[in-house]
Amino acid sequence: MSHSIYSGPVFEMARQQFKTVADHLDIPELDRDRLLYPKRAIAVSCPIHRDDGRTEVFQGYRVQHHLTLGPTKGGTRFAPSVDVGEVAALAVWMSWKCALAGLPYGGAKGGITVDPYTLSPRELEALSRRYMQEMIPFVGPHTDVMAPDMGTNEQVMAWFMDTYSMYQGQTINEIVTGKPVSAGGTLGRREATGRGVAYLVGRALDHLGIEAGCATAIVQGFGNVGLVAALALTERGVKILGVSDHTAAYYDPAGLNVAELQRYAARRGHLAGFSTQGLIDAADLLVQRCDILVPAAIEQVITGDNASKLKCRILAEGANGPTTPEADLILQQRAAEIFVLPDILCNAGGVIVSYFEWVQDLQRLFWEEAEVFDRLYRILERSFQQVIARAKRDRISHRMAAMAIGVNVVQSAKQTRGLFP
Ligand SMILES: NC(=O)C1=CN([C@@H]2O[C@H](COP(=O)(O)OP(=O)(O)OC[C@H]3O[C@@H](n4cnc5c(N)ncnc54)[C@H](O)[C@@H]3O)[C@@H](O)[C@H]2O)C=CC1
Ligand SMILES: O=C(O)CCC(=O)C(=O)O
Repeated sequence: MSHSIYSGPVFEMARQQFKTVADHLDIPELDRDRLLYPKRAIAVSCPIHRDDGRTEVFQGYRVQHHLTLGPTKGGTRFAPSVDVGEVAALAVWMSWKCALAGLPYGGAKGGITVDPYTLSPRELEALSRRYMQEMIPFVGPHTDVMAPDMGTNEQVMAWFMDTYSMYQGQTINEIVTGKPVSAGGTLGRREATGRGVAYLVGRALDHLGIEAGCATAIVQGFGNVGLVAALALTERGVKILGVSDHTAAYYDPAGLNVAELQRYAARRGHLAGFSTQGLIDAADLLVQRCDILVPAAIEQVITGDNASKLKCRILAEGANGPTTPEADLILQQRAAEIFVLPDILCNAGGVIVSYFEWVQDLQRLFWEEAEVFDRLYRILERSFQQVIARAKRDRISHRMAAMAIGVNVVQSAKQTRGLFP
């Protein structure tokens, strides 16, 4: 495409990754734009009254990558970094992720350019409701189904669902996933991404012959994904040496008490001030020795600068896009030392259980928690086996293998339907 609205470092990263995989798969040049560029992008202005009486307008986006396999699916991010390029990259990654997991979805992502930590609860509700109100013409249970991502949570999903439902004159639970169970959500969605990360880390440990009870981990990000992953790893016997959020990073070679940190963060809303001991520079935390490193916050934290300094055995990508293509080249050279669980495999637990939530909402038939996790782990196990086998067969990295499987699924669906140029 000679000109597009999608730009910026994160979209550039998604584009470069796609080019590498398209070269590997020998996808003809003429077919590539059709696969990479999103079908639709929506930009909306969301005015709200601030608590001090001012009116402020926030910019919101939703990008729907492709509708070839079913509705689009993906989270909604409230963060200062949000722009159309970032959201588009995240939508593209959602497509490969859903395809790898065998879900009947294309990818989408949305967001608002706002620091949610600066909003009062009333302002957050007003902004969430206004965003969904603006999106009503463009989303639907069979068109595009939203979910949580960074800076949003179950409460925001409940407001989205309520706003959409009020406009339709009836309750439509299946319009978003990641809702509270009391508002039509599924058991297990809150923990799904983090527990999925821990399950796959367990499989990687098996692969490397490391006992979970002897393993150590460092987790960046202490939100839905990072905190739950840290707790689930602790349950498996892994010692957590380091954690961080946007306000502080802590490291203790003897191990941190994750439950205590969780209680503190629940009270204060952040980690800063937890202790004067164990404070470490956030960037240094990532290069401390550990068996498992879990980036579970923002994009592009494993870079050409620090990839050669990592001292972990497993890089478990809880976040979307934490590793730049420059870092990937270094990690490929270090493949015998570092086992990479690429994002579209590692953090797929969230969207898989979102799929279960959507299915349950459509059927009005709800499952026990054990059934949710049993089905989740079966899908993750299948994807894990597929990625390992494909990487071995084609002598490629785990990321390339995961992406190749996902891109193949979307490409062949487009070809079969006859929509391919
Ligand atoms: N929530 C979900 O189900 C899924 C989330 N993800 C990805 O996981 C990542 C985290 O998302 P959530 O946990 O849902 O978000 P969240 O909003 O619940 O938590 C984000 C955490 O990251 C921390 N953080 C932000 N900037 C940071 C920085 N520069 N350094 C260290 N920590 C920082 C925040 O303080 C917070 O603890 C994102 O990349 C998201 O796209 C991926 C799949 C599903
Ligand atoms: O649960 C979902 O639908 C999407 C979760 C998400 O945004 C992601 O996997 O990055």
